[in-house]
Amino acid sequence: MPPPKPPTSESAVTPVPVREETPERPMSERDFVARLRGLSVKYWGTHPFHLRLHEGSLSRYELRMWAANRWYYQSVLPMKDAAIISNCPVAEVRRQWLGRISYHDGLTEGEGGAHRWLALCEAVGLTREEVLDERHLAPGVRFAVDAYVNFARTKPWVEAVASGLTEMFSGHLMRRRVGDMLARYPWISHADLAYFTNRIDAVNGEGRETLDLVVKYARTRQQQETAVAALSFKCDVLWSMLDAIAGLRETTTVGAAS
Ligand SMILES: O=C(O)c1cc(C(=O)O)c2c(n1)C(=O)C(=O)c1cc(C(=O)O)[nH]c1-2
Repeated sequence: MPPPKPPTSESAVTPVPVREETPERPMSERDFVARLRGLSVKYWGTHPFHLRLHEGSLSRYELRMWAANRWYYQSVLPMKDAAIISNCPVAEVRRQWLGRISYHDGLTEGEGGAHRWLALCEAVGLTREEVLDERHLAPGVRFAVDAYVNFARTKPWVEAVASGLTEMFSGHLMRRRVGDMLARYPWISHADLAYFTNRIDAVNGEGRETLDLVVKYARTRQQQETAVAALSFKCDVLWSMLDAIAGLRETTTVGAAS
């Protein structure tokens, strides 16, 4: 038998063929929805500041800061939703999404979700002026909320829609909030909480609609994974807002009365 041939220079440099990566199969609808719902553990319902809000241990100052800072979130939602619409080529989705803008802005001045949030701010002792001039706004809240709007402006529309899926978790929390706030802060009336009482059914409906859209349009495994990541990002946005609000101290806030 002849001795084995020494390797030629050609065979020495021929790369080992790389096996083509096969894309991971999409999750079943059931598994995908379970992954999304599983993120409820990161939702701000269990943030220590919310737990204190619900157990009735926030001072009037803390309640005012919560309302004034959340105003910033409420006030940018229509811009976030308009960004989603501007990035979406599907007429059916744009039509469906449009109602969110008019819900918050109202169809005329003096109505809509934003107006009801301002009424809540006044009920907890803030003037409209000190809410609108953002003097109480914590830098961390501004960063977190701006990051949310920027996400909607720059990411593919399905991801931006998926980031709004926190609404799936919020109906239940809002319902509890109304009961707990009425029981624990007797100076707050049912009418003062109109933002939440009006929002509960709307948010439950929107949460279901949004989930249907995400399941329909996130088809590949990659799209499903980015949708899960988008919802996780949004949970971080909300959590960071409450971290920043919890860090506010009465002495450091301009214009805070006792
Ligand atoms: O009171 C709450 O706990 C709560 C949570 C969330 C949420 O989870 O993002 C929203 C709202 N409220 C809300 O009122 C609202 O309009 C809303 C819009 C969105 C969104 O991401 O588009 N989230 C929420």
